[in-house]
Amino acid sequence: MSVHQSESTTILELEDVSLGYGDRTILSGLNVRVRKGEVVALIGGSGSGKTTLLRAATGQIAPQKGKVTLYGQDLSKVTPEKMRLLRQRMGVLFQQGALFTDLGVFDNVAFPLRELTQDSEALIFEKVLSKLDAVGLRSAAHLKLSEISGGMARRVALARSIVLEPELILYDEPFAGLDPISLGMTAKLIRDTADRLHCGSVLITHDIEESFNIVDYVYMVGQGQLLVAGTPDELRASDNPYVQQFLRGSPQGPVVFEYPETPHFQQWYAQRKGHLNG
Ligand SMILES: Nc1ncnc2c1ncn2[C@@H]1O[C@H](COP(=O)(O)OP(=O)(O)OP(=O)(O)O)[C@@H](O)[C@H]1O
Repeated sequence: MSVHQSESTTILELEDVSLGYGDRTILSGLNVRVRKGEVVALIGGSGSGKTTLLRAATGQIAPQKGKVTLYGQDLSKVTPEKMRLLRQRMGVLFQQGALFTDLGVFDNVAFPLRELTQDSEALIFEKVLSKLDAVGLRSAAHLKLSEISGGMARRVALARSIVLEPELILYDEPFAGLDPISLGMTAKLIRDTADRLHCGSVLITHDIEESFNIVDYVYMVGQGQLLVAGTPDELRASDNPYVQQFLRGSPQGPVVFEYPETPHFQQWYAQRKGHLNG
């Protein structure tokens, strides 16, 4: 049985989930499953709802419909305290790495260990240097954040998100702003981390080429729904026009570039127009 077929190893599951903000629904009919050791890519156009899906997985937003299950727990039923404990088993790398600017490289990576574990400083020293080594920044441990580049800062953020060796890691565009070498290294690191920790990984990315080399499964969202799901090979072979446009990076096709017009926009527009004319 392949990793993707076995039921018992599920870490994160969304069943017939609808997500949105207020009365606006962004995505509906979502069925997503992430298993131990599996690296899953979540792809889709700008504003299609990928980050929103990550927010639902971390319990930051509740689904409008359907069920989100994390480590076997229905998130609609967990208390805030329990949610806090579940989040500790999860590593998140957000689009803006959100490093603490008043802490240096070493202390940024050490932060989760000092906050959430009883580890001794000697053990923290070993763990932090080993994670910095994994991202190629062992010898940058002593630097201040003002002394490193944007791409290096992203690698520090990556080291910090894996320092607790979590069971699920969510990466929001981990390749953004990286040069081709760091990009290849980061992709390899994501794959190696999943293999070594046997954790589930979800990767939001626009980088089809790099991600298809390392992921086991791909979910593509667009037009308010899950458009396709399959292995990278299955997606490459798909004749779905949306998929093909995305894979070719073509500006022509069904993937919409324009933000959709909503009643809120129309209201705002009419008011502004009214002011200007009145
Ligand atoms: N806090 C919020 N309140 C209201 N609407 C939001 C909020 N966050 C996101 N949205 C809307 O939800 C939609 C999906 O946004 P989301 O950030 O999930 O997209 P995305 O696929 O991650 O986009 P990108 O690839 O550009 O980062 C967008 O139309 C956005 O305007």
